[in-house]
Amino acid sequence: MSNVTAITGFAHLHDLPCYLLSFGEAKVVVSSYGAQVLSYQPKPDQELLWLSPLAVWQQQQPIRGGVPVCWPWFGSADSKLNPQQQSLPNHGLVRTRHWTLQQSRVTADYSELCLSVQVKEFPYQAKSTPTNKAEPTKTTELLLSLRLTATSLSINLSCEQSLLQQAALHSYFKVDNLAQTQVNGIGEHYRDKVLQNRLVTADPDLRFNKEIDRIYSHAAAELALNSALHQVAITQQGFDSTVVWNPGEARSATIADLAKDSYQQFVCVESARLDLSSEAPLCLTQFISLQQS
Ligand SMILES: O=P(O)(O)OC[C@H]1O[C@H](O)[C@H](O)[C@@H](O)[C@@H]1O
Repeated sequence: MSNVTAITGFAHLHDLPCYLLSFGEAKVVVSSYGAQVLSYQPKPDQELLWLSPLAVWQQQQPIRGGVPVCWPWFGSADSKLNPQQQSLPNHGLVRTRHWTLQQSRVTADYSELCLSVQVKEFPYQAKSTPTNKAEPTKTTELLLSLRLTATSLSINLSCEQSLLQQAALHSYFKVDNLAQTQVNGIGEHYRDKVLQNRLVTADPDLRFNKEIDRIYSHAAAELALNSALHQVAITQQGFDSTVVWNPGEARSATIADLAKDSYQQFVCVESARLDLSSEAPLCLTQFISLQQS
């Protein structure tokens, strides 16, 4: 039996083209729109990810929830990536693109699949003109590979091309009671986006009692997300920053695809590469595994 099935629709997104990846009892659903993982259940009825009941798709609207792929920039594009100050979408170009299934396989230890997208229209790549000898804009391939074992999911985003690029795996984790939720071991120093990027030092165990939008540039590779619902281990590779986001009540009310109390049901722990000082190829991974429920 194949370990990958093409399905149409997930949750209330009835017409969304998706793939179901399975390994034993473990299941993952990934949308081909945005290559966005929408659901990860290591066991039946044990959902680790959160999808907004008000999420929509199509018409350049990214899906709110799951694991959005941010690339080749994170947030609003840095001026290095947007030299002409164009109006560009938040979090890059690929959340609203249709990706293609490139390969899948199953072994005794895991199932995996790989989706790809080709991107040409970078706002910051030189185009050749009669006076400018730069190479014509090349097509760049971005790959998202998922490997599902009996106990973990690994999500890998890669681009072999040397290129100025930022990236993030912007995971929305499902939690039960925000007041009892913590991210442990993340580190003490962060830039606070709520306080105009001020550098802040705080308790290494992060709690959620207000709007949180933080960039930890020296985060540990191994984090623990503890909530009343479960304990999840998050391990990161190829990252230089970890972003933690929860909009809190007031900010949440300004976001159309979040219901009134939705902010109480998720926290985002995002493995990111944000440094723009090198053009190294990209290989960014987030491993997710349920420790206890
Ligand atoms: O609304 P989105 O474009 O999906 O962005 C949602 C959030 O993503 C990240 O966590 C950023 O740090 C936040 O500043 C942003 O609000």
